[in-house]
Amino acid sequence: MTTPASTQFVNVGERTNVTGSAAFKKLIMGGDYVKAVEVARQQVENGAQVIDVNMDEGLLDAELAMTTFLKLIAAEPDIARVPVMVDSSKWDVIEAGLKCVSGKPIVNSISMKEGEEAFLHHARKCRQYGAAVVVMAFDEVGQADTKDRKVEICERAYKLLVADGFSPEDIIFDPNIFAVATGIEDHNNYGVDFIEACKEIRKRCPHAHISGGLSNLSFSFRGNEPVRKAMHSIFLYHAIPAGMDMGIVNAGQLDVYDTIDPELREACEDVILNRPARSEDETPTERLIAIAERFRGKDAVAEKAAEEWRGWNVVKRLEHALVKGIDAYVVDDTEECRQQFARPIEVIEGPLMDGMNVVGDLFGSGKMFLPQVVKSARVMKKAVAHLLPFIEAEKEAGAKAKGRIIMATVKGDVHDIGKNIVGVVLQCNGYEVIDLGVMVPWMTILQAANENDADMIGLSGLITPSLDEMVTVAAEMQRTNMTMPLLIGGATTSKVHTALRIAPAYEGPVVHVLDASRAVGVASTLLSDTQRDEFVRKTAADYHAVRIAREGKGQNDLATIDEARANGFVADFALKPDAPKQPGTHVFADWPLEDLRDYIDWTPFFRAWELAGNYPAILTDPVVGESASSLFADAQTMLDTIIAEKWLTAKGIAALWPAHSEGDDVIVNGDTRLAFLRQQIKKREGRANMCLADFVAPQDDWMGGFAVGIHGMDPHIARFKAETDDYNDILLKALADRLAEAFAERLHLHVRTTLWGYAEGEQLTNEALIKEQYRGIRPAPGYPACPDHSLKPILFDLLGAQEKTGITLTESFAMLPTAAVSGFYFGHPEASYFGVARIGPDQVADYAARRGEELSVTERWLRPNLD
Ligand SMILES: C[S@@+](CC[C@H](N)C(=O)[O-])C[C@H]1O[C@@H](n2cnc3c(N)ncnc32)[C@H](O)[C@@H]1O
Repeated sequence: MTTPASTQFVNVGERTNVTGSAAFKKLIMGGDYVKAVEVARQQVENGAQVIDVNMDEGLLDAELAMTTFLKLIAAEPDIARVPVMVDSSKWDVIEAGLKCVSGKPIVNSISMKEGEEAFLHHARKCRQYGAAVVVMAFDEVGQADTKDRKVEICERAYKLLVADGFSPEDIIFDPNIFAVATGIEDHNNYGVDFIEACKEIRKRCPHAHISGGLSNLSFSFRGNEPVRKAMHSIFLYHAIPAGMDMGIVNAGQLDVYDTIDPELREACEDVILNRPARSEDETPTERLIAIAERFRGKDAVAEKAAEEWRGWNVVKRLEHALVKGIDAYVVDDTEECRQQFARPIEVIEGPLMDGMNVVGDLFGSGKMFLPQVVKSARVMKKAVAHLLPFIEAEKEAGAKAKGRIIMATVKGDVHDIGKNIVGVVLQCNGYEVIDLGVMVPWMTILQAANENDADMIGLSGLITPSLDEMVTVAAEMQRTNMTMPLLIGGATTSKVHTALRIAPAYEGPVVHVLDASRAVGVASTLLSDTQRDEFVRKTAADYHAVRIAREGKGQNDLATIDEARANGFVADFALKPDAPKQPGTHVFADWPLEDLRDYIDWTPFFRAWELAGNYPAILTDPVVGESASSLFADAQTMLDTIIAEKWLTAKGIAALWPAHSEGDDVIVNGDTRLAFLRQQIKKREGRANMCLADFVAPQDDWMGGFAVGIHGMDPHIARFKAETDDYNDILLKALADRLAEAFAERLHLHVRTTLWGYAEGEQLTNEALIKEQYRGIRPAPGYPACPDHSLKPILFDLLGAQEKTGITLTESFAMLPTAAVSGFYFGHPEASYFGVARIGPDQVADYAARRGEELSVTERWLRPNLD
């Protein structure tokens, strides 16, 4: 046998799946069922013998979409001749789908992940509909990765099903195909594990079938279709004789084994079969990666699309690759260019810089957006990496940068998405960026600036304590008589804070940079002989005006703390929720990521990339739609892999404690005092001066706390860094942040409906959750209602968060891992989010006493509320 097509192998078409195909999803989201049916028809025409239909999309009524689509395809004789695989992670959707399928349906999938009882219950339902079932190799412990686990789980499921009367021919196992050649040693045997498991499952489970989704296998080579195609074909060549007889694979996308280039074939086979290295200095994965680039362009479709620009001269080709972010040929083109120029440095200073200037201009004029710029930077870095050894060999000095900028996230802070984006944008525009990373003490920043003869320093931070740390850096720059400009950026920074607190600490130029798109303008002006002085003078005058305006405001709009308390919020405690159904602490060691995916709020994801607009409308926005859609598609692909390969682990903890209020404090668990702050700004008649303690009754009440974190990012970030792949680095961090927020949302839902249980029948769409239409709140320390970050250690102690979820705090109370959320639960129906805003010295002294803290310490943490 040389080709899978000549066997009994059954191809399952995968294009009618909203989670796998962005095009199909767009049609369904847009209600264009006519075109969606055409996708199914094409699948069948292209040789699919079963079609998989999946409508699992958070913003879609999946049941309705599933039944609508299935009814439509049932009416098309040339589609209806192939069986349908009803695919969903939600049982209701599967059941609704089963009711609409006329021929023999297949259910994708059931598993023992929630134990045997639920498994058998679902299997029996499937049997009632005469459906065959895909059984995932997944049990109470998790997804099977090794051969032994795959075999053990499948055999156990088989025995249960057959004993229950299920016919073995109707059982299709999916023993999980995972990605190989990821660079992680533990993954090297995944291909072998699957193939060997097939043999054993066939022996132990007569008449059952074996299936698998192939696209995961070659995930490391995404974007390189020829190599992916070869890997899939070679994998099937080995897995089919071992017993795999079904697969989710694009039938038109398989090669005939014998016709695959022998060198590529051997390299793929070495990786898939985890064979020993052929030479000492290269593992099979490294070898495949090394040769993969050469095969990238050999795909017929890609070649056709490539034809035109590939025919241009090399300088234009480089520009095109930079503008379009295509890295496939950049090394070859850079090399060709190098041979045409007298010195390698000229390639950088000439064609590459010219190309990046085009990128910079397009970005500057709003015709190109950040995600594409970061992709362009990836191409540039690859080209430069190719040239560097030649430059060093000639002992040439590197390209003359426009300027050298030191960048750092300040001590105590761990967030760096924004800083990394700014760094990439500056590099794209010809600046040299020395990035010191996160949690950088002022001394290191000053030293690096002096030793590298930097032109300016850029500081970044996300949490409010970082504002103070920035003031420290400014003061130290002053003390050591530095004169270089200091740039300030990051989510909580502002022009006002920069003017009020940072600029007065340093006599050199201090400039607040609002977002990445302004960074280049500011840097170039500060380095321009002609524009610098004027700009510095104007900025200083501007900040001076801000200070004057503030002084005029004075303190007179504040009530005293006693007045504020007298005007506190009076909650109706007759409405307070009952005692929790499950009080105490609940630990979630590994919340399934596929469940969290449905709870993601995508709008902030686009904001992180400086794309303005709300999801999902942003995907079709006339200006940024194309950029947003492409970014979104990349995010979905990465999320698929994160989930399939278990890159990340969601660990969380929630607890519900007896509590009562004592003035502005809440006493939790009998002995822990949580001190909260009260609004002091004078209110209009009828508006209360709010404090979170107002939502807890003076006796017999409850409150809660939680912390969630997304662990496991570091090795992947390290890999992206090693590949100078800022795009995927930023993408992964942004996705981990999304998952952390989704987890906080999901856990809050679980608390409301189950653990506390005061909102048992709650039915809110994800949109409604995002709009906070639920009952009760989960304010987070460091946010407006409880701006004091230093409540976090008390919360963490109450929860046992560090021991049980591995989340730690820095000296500024930033959480590690960076993708983490923590907060309090208030269940009272009148509880709402508010902002404490500016407070007076009387409350600060009172609060310090309640906290048992030195006034100076309290003042430091509350600084943002004092200015
Ligand atoms: C930061 S957003 C996160 C949710 C958003 N859907 C997302 O995915 O990014 C909203 C959360 O911030 C916190 N928050 C918002 N406003 C707040 C306030 N005024 N006081 C305290 N916490 C607040 C709450 O924990 C709230 O659930």
